[in-house]
Amino acid sequence: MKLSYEGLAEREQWLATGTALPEYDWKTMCQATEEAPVWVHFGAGNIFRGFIAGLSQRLLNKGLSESGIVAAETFDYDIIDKIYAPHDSMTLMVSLKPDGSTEKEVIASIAKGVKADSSDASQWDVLKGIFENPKLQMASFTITEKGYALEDMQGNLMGVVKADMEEGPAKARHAMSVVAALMLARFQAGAAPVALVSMDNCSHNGEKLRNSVLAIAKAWCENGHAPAEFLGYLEDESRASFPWSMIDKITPRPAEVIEKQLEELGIEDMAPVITSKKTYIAPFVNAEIPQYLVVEDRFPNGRPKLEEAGVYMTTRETVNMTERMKVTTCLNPLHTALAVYGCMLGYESIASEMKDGDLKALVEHIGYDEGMPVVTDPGILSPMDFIHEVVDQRLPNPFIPDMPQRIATDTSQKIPIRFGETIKSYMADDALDAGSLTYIPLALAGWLRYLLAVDDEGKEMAVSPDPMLEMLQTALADVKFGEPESGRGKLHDILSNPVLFGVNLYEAGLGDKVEDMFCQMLAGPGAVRGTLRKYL
Ligand SMILES: NC(=O)c1ccc[n+]([C@@H]2O[C@H](COP(=O)([O-])OP(=O)(O)OC[C@H]3O[C@@H](n4cnc5c(N)ncnc54)[C@H](O)[C@@H]3O)[C@@H](O)[C@H]2O)c1
Ligand SMILES: O=P(O)(O)OC[C@@H](O)[C@@H](O)[C@H](O)[C@H](O)CO
Repeated sequence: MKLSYEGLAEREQWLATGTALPEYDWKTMCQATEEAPVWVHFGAGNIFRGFIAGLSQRLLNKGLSESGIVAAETFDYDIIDKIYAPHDSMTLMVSLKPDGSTEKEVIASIAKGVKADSSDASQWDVLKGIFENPKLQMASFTITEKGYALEDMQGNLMGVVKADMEEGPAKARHAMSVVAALMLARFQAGAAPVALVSMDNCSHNGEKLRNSVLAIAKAWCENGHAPAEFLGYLEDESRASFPWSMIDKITPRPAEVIEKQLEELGIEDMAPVITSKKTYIAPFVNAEIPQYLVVEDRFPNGRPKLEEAGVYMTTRETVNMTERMKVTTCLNPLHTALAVYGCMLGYESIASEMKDGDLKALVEHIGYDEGMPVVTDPGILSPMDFIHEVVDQRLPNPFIPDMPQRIATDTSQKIPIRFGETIKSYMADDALDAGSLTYIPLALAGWLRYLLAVDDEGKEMAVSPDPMLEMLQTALADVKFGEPESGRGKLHDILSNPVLFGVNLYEAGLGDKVEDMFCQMLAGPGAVRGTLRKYL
């Protein structure tokens, strides 16, 4: 059995494997999408294929939409060539239940995958045509936190961004310039309204997307690449809206054990690839069953009936509260703490880390004791129920093949959101004392110790990719494992940098505490574990 339009003709065989199939014809859907391209998604990776495309499939199955989604990739073209093209953009979704069984479904709601490459007219013209089409209602995004960043750690514009600003839309390379260029095409073709919806784990993700697109557009207006009215179009929320959202579904990298299960069922060519840009991707996606998507209902050109697919459509305020609940308290900070300590303590599975009493206690203290006091109940989801589900069911699920090494990717981009927001809330509240925090600083010190690329036994350890890795490792170059005093006085520039932590940690009363914890973790083999135990 092959995962493709022709392959699905072997319907009985597919059904015999327990796989649910789309209840519509893929080619008919592709035709409808060509005529009415309602939805484009940027970032053709795993969460999109396993969650967002699944929402579109629900609407297609129920007859609530006729068009599917066009996937656009600005960064890693291998995804399109190696995963989308051979499988007619279809995904085999494997949902992992806590009892070890799986649910399987072929998701066929993606009409095509396109490279958002301004230097390749055959691909660019397709996307441009879609943005020029007044029927386009929404473009959504899962391009990782770093996809939105225009500046480096010193707050300077990145080289590619500077070049894009100078050279204009015809040569757009950075994801934000690509979006600005396509929006300029839409503006010039009649300025129809549209919603641009970030679905990444960033605080105020809609605002982040808006600010970055506007910064590019402003530079183009100033440099004569776009008329001044273009800025007015982007700034008018009744024409170009940037709804905020909260998304949640633990979607690990594709696991070998799942590949084997699928091949044993006779499903061919399921092997994962690691692309040259380090995307871990396969024709299948494996993920947990729980999923939450909360979206600000601000769509000036209409939208698919997302609420019929289980999406919470609500106000910006409610999105903000659910996002703070998940990303700054109940899930993602716990994930990052497990990521850095898990790597140093030799773990390759989040579920096994949750069996380690010290690590379980660490995340419980971070979530329940330090995060919860500054969380507001959003009303639509209870923070206490949510964190219980995360700590007691989702993270310990042994059948979710999630690895600390995946979560440790790009940690520098996540720290200000996952921990900095809570520290800021303590600083803003006269009744609370940020300096009294213990477990959040322990997570921050653990991250800095992790950056040394030496595990708790003193052995060399691989560190996951991070855009700031080189700069941070250079700053820590004189710190030596086995020499706790070598850490003294080396962290000041790092700990005082609000780009890294959201705040100056010395102003929060936490700089010296983090330095102390970090130095203790340098003492020698077992010092990371020992420091954890000392504070827990
Ligand atoms: N995987 C999850 O559990 C999960 C859950 C909720 C939210 N998310 C959000 O979705 C994002 C993507 O997760 P994923 O599982 O799809 O990861 P993935 O590695 O499968 O895909 C990442 C996607 O982002 C693109 N990308 C990476 N760096 C980029 C850059 N600098 N500019 C533009 N595009 C870039 C890649 O090309 C790819 O399309 C996460 O960073 C997070 O914000 C993920
Ligand atoms: O996807 P990232 O890289 O922003 O973060 C890694 C994980 O914490 C994240 O993917 C979670 O699995 C997800 O946020 C759960 O909804």
